Amino acid sequence: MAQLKAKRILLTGGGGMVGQNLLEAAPHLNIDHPSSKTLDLAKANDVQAYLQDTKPDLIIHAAGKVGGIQANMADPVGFLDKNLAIGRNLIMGAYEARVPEFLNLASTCIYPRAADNPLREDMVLTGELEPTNEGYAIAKIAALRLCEYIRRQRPEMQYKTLIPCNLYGPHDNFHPEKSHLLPAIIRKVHDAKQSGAGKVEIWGDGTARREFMYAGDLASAILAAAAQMSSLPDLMNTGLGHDHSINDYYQTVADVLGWHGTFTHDLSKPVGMKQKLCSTEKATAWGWTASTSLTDGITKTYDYFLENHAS
Ligand SMILES: NC(=O)c1ccc[n+]([C@@H]2O[C@H](COP(=O)([O-])OP(=O)(O)OC[C@H]3O[C@@H](n4cnc5c(N)ncnc54)[C@H](OP(=O)(O)O)[C@@H]3O)[C@@H](O)[C@H]2O)c1
Ligand SMILES: C[C@@H]1O[C@H](OP(=O)(O)OP(=O)(O)OC[C@H]2O[C@@H](n3cnc4c(=O)[nH]c(N)nc43)[C@H](O)[C@@H]2O)[C@@H](O)[C@H](O)[C@@H]1O
Repeated sequence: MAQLKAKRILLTGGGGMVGQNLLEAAPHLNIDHPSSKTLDLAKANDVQAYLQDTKPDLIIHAAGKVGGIQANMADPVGFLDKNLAIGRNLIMGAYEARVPEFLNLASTCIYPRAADNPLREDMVLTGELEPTNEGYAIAKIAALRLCEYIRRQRPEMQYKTLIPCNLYGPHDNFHPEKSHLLPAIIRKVHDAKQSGAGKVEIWGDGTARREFMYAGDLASAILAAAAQMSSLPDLMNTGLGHDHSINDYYQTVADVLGWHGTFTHDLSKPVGMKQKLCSTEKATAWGWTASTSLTDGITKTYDYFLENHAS
């Protein structure tokens, strides 16, 4: 960690869930984290000027247009356009300003929808993408490939990508139309508990499987990577290595929140990929594993929800 203290670090997306969990995990580091009002990454000229002016040693890129399955289906144009612009502007701006290190964040949604699980880093672009988040996935793939091309043309530039599985935790987005699965469950079960409702609705038949990792664990992976960029693989999954069914996630949240109702299934709702479990082989070999259990993570997230979102 001592090496990190000496680095001038630019964090994008510092106001978001990943960014906030990272800043809380590293209060002693010199991290510049401009909001989108200070630095709109969609504006290439502003990005170039900012990077030429501040000359960071390392960029941690956690900004993006992010949302769950419903948000992605509602606005594929926005998810492709915004994430493509943000990724291209920042990576090319860093490259032209000769920023030596760049830690990019992708997502397990970049993997082919029918690929064998667990998903390995060499499976990228080997098959059709999941239609519900194709736009977002294309933007993420373009960014990670741009980092890989820069590595090939200038091997001294450490431009590398972590591929996180689904995430949840404090500072998540709990908006019913935009949120990912776990914050949606927390809100729905909390509301049922408050109102005395005996039923909560699950989208789909609940047999799809997801791998949700606590955002604080991703923060630890990012800090480990930032401290040893040269040894980090160019592409590395960061996940748990195990998953749960949608139904199991609902039951676990009900147990943690102490709600004893029953579940109904709305089969008209979208379900997305049947499974997207990532391989943790590379990360384990490199020396990182996640540590937060699902019940501990849900408990901490619910505490945050009660303090910041509960009506
Ligand atoms: N959440 C997940 O399940 C998940 C899973 C895998 C990978 N990831 C990746 O992890 C990263 C962070 O995700 P998150 O969940 O933390 O997202 P989030 O909570 O929605 O935060 C996104 C951040 O991006 C910033 N941003 C958006 N547009 C911007 C722009 N034009 N200029 C500057 N900043 C902009 C926002 O800044 P302002 O608030 O200042 O507007 C916000 O702080 C993303 O790259 C995402 O793809 C997330
Ligand atoms: C990591 C993220 O994964 C995202 O895919 P994805 O896991 O399907 O997105 P999520 O919205 O986190 O999970 C969706 C899964 O949970 C089920 N589900 C059940 N009840 C609910 C609910 O109330 N709300 C929500 N949101 N889902 C629900 C849904 O049918 C689907 O199988 C991508 O769209 C993003 O771009 C990103 O890549």
